[in-house]
Amino acid sequence: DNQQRATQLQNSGPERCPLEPNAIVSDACVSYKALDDINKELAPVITSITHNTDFFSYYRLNLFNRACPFWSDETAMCGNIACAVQTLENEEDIPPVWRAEELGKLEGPKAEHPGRKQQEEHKSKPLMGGLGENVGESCVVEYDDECDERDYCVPEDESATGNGDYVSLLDNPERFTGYIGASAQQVWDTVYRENCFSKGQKTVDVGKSELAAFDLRSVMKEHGRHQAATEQASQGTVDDGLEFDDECLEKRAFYRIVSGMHSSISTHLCWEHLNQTTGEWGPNLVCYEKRLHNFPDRISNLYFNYALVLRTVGKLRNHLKDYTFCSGDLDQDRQTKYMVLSLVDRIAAGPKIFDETVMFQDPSAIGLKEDFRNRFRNVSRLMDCVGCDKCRLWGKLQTSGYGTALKVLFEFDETNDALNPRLRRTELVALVNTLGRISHSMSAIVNFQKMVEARDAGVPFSAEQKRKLFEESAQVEEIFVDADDDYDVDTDEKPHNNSNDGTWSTAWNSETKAIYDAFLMVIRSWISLPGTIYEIFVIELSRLWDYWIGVPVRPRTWEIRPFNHEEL
Ligand SMILES: Cc1cc2nc3c(=O)[nH]c(=O)nc-3n(C[C@H](O)[C@H](O)[C@H](O)COP(=O)(O)OP(=O)(O)OC[C@H]3O[C@@H](n4cnc5c(N)ncnc54)[C@H](O)[C@@H]3O)c2cc1C
Repeated sequence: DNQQRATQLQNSGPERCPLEPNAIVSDACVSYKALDDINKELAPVITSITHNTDFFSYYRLNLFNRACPFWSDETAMCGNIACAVQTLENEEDIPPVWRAEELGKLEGPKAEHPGRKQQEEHKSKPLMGGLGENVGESCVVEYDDECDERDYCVPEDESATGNGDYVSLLDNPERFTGYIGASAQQVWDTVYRENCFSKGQKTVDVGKSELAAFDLRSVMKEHGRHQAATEQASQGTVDDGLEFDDECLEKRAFYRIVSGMHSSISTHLCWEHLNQTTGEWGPNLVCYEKRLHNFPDRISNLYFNYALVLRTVGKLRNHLKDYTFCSGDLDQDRQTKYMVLSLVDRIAAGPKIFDETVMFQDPSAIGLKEDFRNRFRNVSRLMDCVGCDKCRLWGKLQTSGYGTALKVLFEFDETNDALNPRLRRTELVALVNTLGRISHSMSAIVNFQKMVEARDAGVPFSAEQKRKLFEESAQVEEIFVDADDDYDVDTDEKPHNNSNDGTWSTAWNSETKAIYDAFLMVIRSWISLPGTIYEIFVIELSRLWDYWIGVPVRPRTWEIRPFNHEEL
């Protein structure tokens, strides 16, 4: 029975099937090893897209304006930061800057999206400024309420108070925040409740009008039973050692998507964990073993999601060829397009990894698809109940990313792009960043595996080795396209880098540009010097204060170092 199989799986040591490289990921058509190999090749391109382009590193969302639609304000008190903070052990011993409240705060500049009236006024001319730092808004002015019923996640226009803020994803990395306790537990429990498909019973899309009729608290009562059922259902054996109960593929896929997303979040908070003794960020092996290593099904679901999202991005090949990437900087837009097309081309050249055409084929599955979509919308609304800003940001982005993936997989015709619904910028940004999150999680799990193997072999990684691994994983390779390049984005012609063609004029241009950049850099650093000195003074004063009142002194966050070329 399930229980017995689950126990066997838990006890079968390092050979546990999902971590066996050549096993096939169930419900996908590819092995774990093949996905790891694909990820090794694609990860630098994906990271470069998400880290080096304005288009993909700023995200617009309604982070603060929406109330949690599922439980009352009173209950939501348990969903706010203060509640989670209380549950953190020895909170009082931790310097304020390390507390959950601080760790969960958003960083960096934010800018509001122009309202509809402004959008109308400026529809024909590009807007200037207002989008974080150095980000134009020429192409991001879009009508959010032009969503259609094919969407799998919540259209941003549901908010009565505008179209949200722009947030820098680079300034707010997904990592440990200390958000734990009743609030986080309640959100996850409710997410898994949405997986409770039952015959003849449909989930309503909890839109504004239906809210009153849909009382999730009554559903919550069944939570304990469901939790046991979903865990059992995910621990059995098929091709990769995981067998699911007699569920149809669609229902199983729903569970795997949310569980895989949960795994990715857990991986990030374990990989970039705060060592509260040293104040350093880095991998926490105990956290990984407790949340992932001992649950092969969770790792398998992450790989399943990689196959699904990668197939989605590959499916957008024709759509993206005609896509206009506008950040307000033409050179950067060309680079963005080049990188994105290079990614989709590589995916297309790879093996078939996921076959969405086998889903929702049965005539009886028409209702199931609607049910599936409504449940997914409810999961995305649940993200408004997350009581930590940073966690909500990444939770919303990823549910939107998976929602977009499902829309593209099940509503897009790859061969006739004219029939496809328009992909909004926020959808594309969410999709590609979600792929980036999964890809990064897979690389982190490979590294965690190395640590586990070394530890089991009696030669555990030293702190220095862990730090090195962590730093290497944070490096972003820049895939460069020269600004003067006459890359034709419309013909998808591969750009050539002029700085390497060896001509005298190119060398001259490149040297002149380097001198000009260096000059600007010096001037900028002179201008910012008084501010920098003041900042150092405040930091050192705070550290002195910590020392004086007897709490652990917070780490020094500034350094004097020689000039770095990349800063140009
Ligand atoms: C949307 C969202 C985003 C979050 N983002 C962050 C973040 O960025 N940083 C941060 O530090 N914390 C974040 N959190 C909190 C974090 O996910 C955990 O809830 C918290 O660390 C408490 O962990 P836990 O050990 O109690 O188990 P949880 O991770 O809360 O899991 C609850 C239960 O779900 C089951 N479960 C766990 N993982 C899986 C899985 N992969 N598949 C199926 N079932 C599973 C287990 O039964 C577990 O007991 C987020 C929470 C939510 C809801």
